[in-house]
Amino acid sequence: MKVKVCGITQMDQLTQLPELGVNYAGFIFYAPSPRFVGRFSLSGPVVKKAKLPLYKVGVFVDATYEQVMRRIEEFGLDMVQLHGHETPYECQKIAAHIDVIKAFRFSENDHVQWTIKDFYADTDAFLFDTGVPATKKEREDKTLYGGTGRKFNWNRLKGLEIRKPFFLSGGIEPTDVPTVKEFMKDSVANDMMAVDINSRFETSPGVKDLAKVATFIKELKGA
Ligand SMILES: O=C(O)c1ccccc1NCC(=O)[C@H](O)[C@H](O)COP(=O)(O)O
Repeated sequence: MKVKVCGITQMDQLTQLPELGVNYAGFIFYAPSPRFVGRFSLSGPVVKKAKLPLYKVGVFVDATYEQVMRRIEEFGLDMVQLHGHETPYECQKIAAHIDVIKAFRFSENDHVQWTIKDFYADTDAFLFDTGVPATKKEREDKTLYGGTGRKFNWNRLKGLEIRKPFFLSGGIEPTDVPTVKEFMKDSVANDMMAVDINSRFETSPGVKDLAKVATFIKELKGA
């Protein structure tokens, strides 16, 4: 099982990720997020130049094609994660240049397969995250698009045939290894390519607790 650490903002932490067994590093290009790279001194050209054995994933929320392309070039991104209300057509335009992960944020009553069905042709992977809750105030809170630390009910994925590689995400925390391993026994996990961790492994937004990340990966990848 591979691991993605999302919300990286520190160059020294980025360079340590491969030796911890991290396969994907996520960079948030969404200004309202407390993990927005623009709030930190992370330099695109320095990230681009660093030859690291991991995939650099740019995370966007309803960004324009031009904004995404600019960040791909600036940071030398390997993949793009579209985390907003992007349409299949918008995914397709970007997927002509780079691998696209379409993120879906599930609330309790959303129908998983109905939600994802139109995105198969124009994306390379899916990411299943926790949805914005139903109250109007919470829906309007732009910081709730991702990195919320909230879990959705993964059991709703069990038994489904996704038929596309997916990332399992949403509030995964250091003590979740047994739950993730249990989930991996289900047939749906045949398509699971990685576990995505973020806010539950931080000392402050954008700053990861690498000791917690290391322990989680050791336990997850261990027998
Ligand atoms: O992390 C953010 O601040 C963020 C903001 C806006 C859109 C997406 C964002 N994160 C994307 C991720 O892939 C997160 O890892 C995912 O939402 C899970 O985060 P968490 O619930 O903290 O584990």
